[in-house]
Amino acid sequence: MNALETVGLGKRYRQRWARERWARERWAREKWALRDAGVAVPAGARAALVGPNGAGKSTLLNLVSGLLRPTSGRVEVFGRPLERAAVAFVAQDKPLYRRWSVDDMLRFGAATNARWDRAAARSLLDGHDIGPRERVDRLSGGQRTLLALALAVGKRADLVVLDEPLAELDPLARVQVMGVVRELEATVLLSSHILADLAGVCDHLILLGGGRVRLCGGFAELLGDRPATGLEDLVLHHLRNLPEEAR
Ligand SMILES: Nc1ncnc2c1ncn2[C@@H]1O[C@H](COP(=O)(O)OP(=O)(O)OP(=O)(O)O)[C@@H](O)[C@H]1O
Repeated sequence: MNALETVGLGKRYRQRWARERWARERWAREKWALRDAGVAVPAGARAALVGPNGAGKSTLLNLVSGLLRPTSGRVEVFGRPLERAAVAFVAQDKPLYRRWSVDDMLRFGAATNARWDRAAARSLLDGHDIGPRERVDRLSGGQRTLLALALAVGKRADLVVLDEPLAELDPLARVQVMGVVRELEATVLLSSHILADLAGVCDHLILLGGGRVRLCGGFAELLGDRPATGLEDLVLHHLRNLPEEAR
């Protein structure tokens, strides 16, 4: 069964612009950030979402998390129309309350999620020596990512969506975060530009370019008769072959 399936999914943004900041006259133009996207992620997969800057990765992740409304198409999670409670989304800027303690964040998780599992969230944090009284603004970037992941684990979502969880993390923190991602019970979809860190953990690939899905499938299937070719080579090969306007 597929944990995630999108059919003809598209998002068009309306962008306002003016030639000068103080100009009275403003124009609006519309831009398709994602067009006719059909992706399928099997239950239990660790799916890597990759593509050049501006390819539409964050837009796709926001759509499958229910934070953005599609302009066209639909999203299904485990064969049912998308429900926000089924998906845990860890956004790029890890929206945590900086002046709160770790325990305050867990209490917030309990208050806002019907299926909250405090023990699971706490166990992830204990495993990385993140104490309940530590203040969010005193945590390192890696610890903040782990706290955001603990909140996703506590939510007991069936699908965990992570937008660039490795950005700005040092190599050790990246290994820790990917170790947690590997062990998550949920299906995972994560975007990243750091291909080497995805290779050992992910088993599924979605490649976007210019707002279109260019590749989607399991590694084994995509590598076909060239199993020695790694994820990085596969992605780089396809990025080099993207049409000029999609790079
Ligand atoms: N709120 C918005 N309003 C207007 N245009 C937007 C908005 N958000 C994104 N876009 C545009 O949609 C396109 C896709 O953006 P998106 O952030 O999804 O790409 P991305 O692949 O996540 O990029 P990056 O790797 O740089 O984070 C870009 O051209 C961007 O400028």
